[in-house]
Amino acid sequence: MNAAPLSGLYAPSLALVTDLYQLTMAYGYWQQGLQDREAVFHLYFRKAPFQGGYAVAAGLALAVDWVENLQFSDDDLAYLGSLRGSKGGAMFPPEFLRYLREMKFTCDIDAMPEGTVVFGNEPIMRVRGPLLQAQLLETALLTLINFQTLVATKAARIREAAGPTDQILEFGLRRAQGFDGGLGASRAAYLGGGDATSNVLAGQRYGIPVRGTHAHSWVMAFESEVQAFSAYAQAFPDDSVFLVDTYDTLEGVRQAIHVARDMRAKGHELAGIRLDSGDLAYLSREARAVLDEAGFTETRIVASNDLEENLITSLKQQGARIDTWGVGTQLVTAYNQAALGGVYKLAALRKADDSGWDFTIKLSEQVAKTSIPGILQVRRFLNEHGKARADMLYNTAEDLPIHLILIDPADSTRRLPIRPETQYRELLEPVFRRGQRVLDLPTLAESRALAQREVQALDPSVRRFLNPHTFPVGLEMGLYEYRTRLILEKRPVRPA
Ligand SMILES: Nc1ncnc2c1ncn2[C@@H]1O[C@H](COP(=O)(O)OP(=O)(O)OP(=O)(O)O)[C@@H](O)[C@H]1O
Ligand SMILES: O=P(O)(O)OC[C@H]1O[C@H](OP(=O)(O)OP(=O)(O)O)[C@H](O)[C@@H]1O
Ligand SMILES: O=C(O)c1cccnc1
Repeated sequence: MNAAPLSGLYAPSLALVTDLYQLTMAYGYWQQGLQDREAVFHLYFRKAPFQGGYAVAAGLALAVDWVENLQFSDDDLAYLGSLRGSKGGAMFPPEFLRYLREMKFTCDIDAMPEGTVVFGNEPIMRVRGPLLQAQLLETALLTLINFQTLVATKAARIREAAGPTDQILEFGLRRAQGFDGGLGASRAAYLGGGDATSNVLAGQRYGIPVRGTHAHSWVMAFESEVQAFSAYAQAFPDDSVFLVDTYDTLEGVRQAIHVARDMRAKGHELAGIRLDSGDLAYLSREARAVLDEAGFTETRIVASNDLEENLITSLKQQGARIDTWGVGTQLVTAYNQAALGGVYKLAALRKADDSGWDFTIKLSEQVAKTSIPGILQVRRFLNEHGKARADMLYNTAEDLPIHLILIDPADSTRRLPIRPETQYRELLEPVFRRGQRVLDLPTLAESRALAQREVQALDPSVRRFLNPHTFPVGLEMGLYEYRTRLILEKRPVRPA
């Protein structure tokens, strides 16, 4: 299947997909002459979603498309010019709007490739460039990366439950958060491990295989199940999956077999049946037995009905004979976690006299929520089998010692020394340099394959759903010490 070209998804520009405060800050920076001060922001989440042990990074290709098309149109500027403050004055003066019109994107962006396994506090993306521009990217980057990463992670978990060979069909469009939510979810669901979608626009736009069965209405539109199934087989003799639960599931299976025999006499095979209600473990076992006994051993059993990873795991434990999982609502809405809490934090600012960097920090009552200063990179150390062993966050603006020690930012007594010969790879890759794209984006299918390799390479203890093991992510000792000093420096000390 050819992937449709992604470019142009957000053309003409969607520059106004932003929060007003990005534009008010941009105006303020411009007024203060700070617009070109070099800044570094990191985009990261703090805790993996679904109480899981990992996330699958996704959304970069959409972010690239949005950034490449970023331009304020005449209509955008006219609208911004029409905005009024509470005293009725223009919110943005014409000179600033002219500045926005002529602004050329010149940032550097580094990011984890889509499909990379990522853990809490690790930058998925790093933006470096003029303060005003880097600030203006915040909302759209978060919108795109948060949702894509959330749904890709949900899909990876569903893949984990279904196992490597079962088929996963994403059926969620009708239950999605609007058209764009549905479209984005179909993309992320495929990237994270789905096999196909029922969403035809996602098929056209992203080259995702489209698949499906038929609805109850089809059966109800005929006088009997046999008539309904026969008619469907006439339309799609080699691609029929009959929904058998409209009246009585096991009776429906028998009717499906009746029609399948006729099909076979004409040289066609029934592709599958679908179960959509009742006890899916029991019904699938019974259906399998009846189909096998009738000689339809290759006919697949599709199940749907509010499925998600825990239910799929349970059904497998109950000996369900389901080989294709139709998953809708729970996948596209990431049902048990409404959003990934990814944030975009300023981490470095060039000194006013250009003599170096000021590294910046956002304090929090909880150390875990305190941001990490520096111009960060994530180094993934590998064991002798090439599997991820531990990740290190470090400041690329400082030299690294030969003997590296990782410190758990949540518990500084937990330390992991790294042997100098340990293999590693750097997770953030250059995507833009001075506003020009320097990376050829992989196809969606390639990102999907990467996601599967990455998740498979994780230890099962990190992948499990219940109380997963925490993958070690540490700060390089120098960075840890610098951050601690900065916290102490910035935190007000009040005597008791
Ligand atoms: N063997 C099973 N073990 C655990 N959960 C199951 C099992 N079989 C089905 N389920 C799940 O139980 C939930 C309820 O299914 P059930 O068919 O009883 O209700 P329903 O969705 O209201 O049915 P209907 O569509 O007929 O109204 C669904 O999420 C379904 O996937
Ligand atoms: O359960 P989900 O994971 O959200 O999967 C999508 C659901 O959408 C359909 O139901 P619906 O009742 O809308 O239509 P139908 O007549 O095709 O069953 C389908 O039968 C699934 O149950
Ligand atoms: O093709 C299907 O079976 C399908 C499509 C959307 C929603 N539920 C089922």
